[in-house]
Amino acid sequence: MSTITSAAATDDGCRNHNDVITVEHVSFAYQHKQVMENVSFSVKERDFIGLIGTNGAGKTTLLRMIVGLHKPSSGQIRLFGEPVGKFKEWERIGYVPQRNAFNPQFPATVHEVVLSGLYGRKKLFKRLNRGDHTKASDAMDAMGITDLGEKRIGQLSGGQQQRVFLARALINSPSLLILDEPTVGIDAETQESFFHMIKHMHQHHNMTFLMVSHDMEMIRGYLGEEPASSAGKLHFYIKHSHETQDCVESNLAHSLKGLRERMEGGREVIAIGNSN
Ligand SMILES: Nc1ncnc2c1ncn2[C@@H]1O[C@H](COP(=O)(O)OP(=O)(O)OP(=O)(O)O)[C@@H](O)[C@H]1O
Repeated sequence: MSTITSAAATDDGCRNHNDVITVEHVSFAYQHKQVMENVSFSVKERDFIGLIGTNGAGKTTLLRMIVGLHKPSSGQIRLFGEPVGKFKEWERIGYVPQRNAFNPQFPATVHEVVLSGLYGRKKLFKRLNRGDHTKASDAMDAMGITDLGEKRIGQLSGGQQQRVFLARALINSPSLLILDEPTVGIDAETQESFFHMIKHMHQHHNMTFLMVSHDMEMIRGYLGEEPASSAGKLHFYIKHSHETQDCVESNLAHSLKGLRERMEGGREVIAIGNSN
């Protein structure tokens, strides 16, 4: 039985407008190097935010603060209304860091990397049960990487690794997916199908997205020509939840697997520029 589902629909047909991320007057410096000053923005349920900025603008730093890996020098960040420092429900968040943050020599199999997505920050030594393995199988199946399960992660191509990290991020059926330049170093065709999958998740499931990307074609095609707001060198492109259709599908693994099969069978038109 598939166990990966999208977050529960709300009473109003998953058009809930609660804040998922709130960034209030945040500044940050590495030692004495000021990276950002007084940045504020909020992300509501089912929004899709594309974060754009020049190299060194602070995009990765901002994402790392949001997932609690850096502490702001001043200001506050809240996740689902809770200050990050007190936030405990990390399984609600899927984070795909930049690929260059990953050591290709890391001696883990694909199956192990995907399973590691189940561990919250304090559950490192939790024993795995059958349900955990089913979740991993579902996530790998959804991403089309089942056959790669016993391969070392470092042996895979960039596109295959990207699917592994996405499967890892999806294993807990997160309601917020944070992606840091997910398609860097990946060929154009693989990039296109990756974005098609991301767009499908946004349109059909109760998920919120924050994605850093340098791919202006994808960003403008899906989120509009102009940024909705800017803070210093950071620019936020937004597709609000009210611009998307109702999320009709609840079983994420099943729906992604179906999408993948339709794409591989050539029956799904990949139209990234289509703003629907
Ligand atoms: N651990 C660190 N210690 C000191 N400075 C850092 C550290 N990490 C990043 N920086 C600096 O902080 C600034 C912001 O870096 P960050 O990686 O957040 O930028 P970015 O917008 O994600 O860039 P890119 O588009 O190149 O990925 C850069 O000038 C970078 O050199």
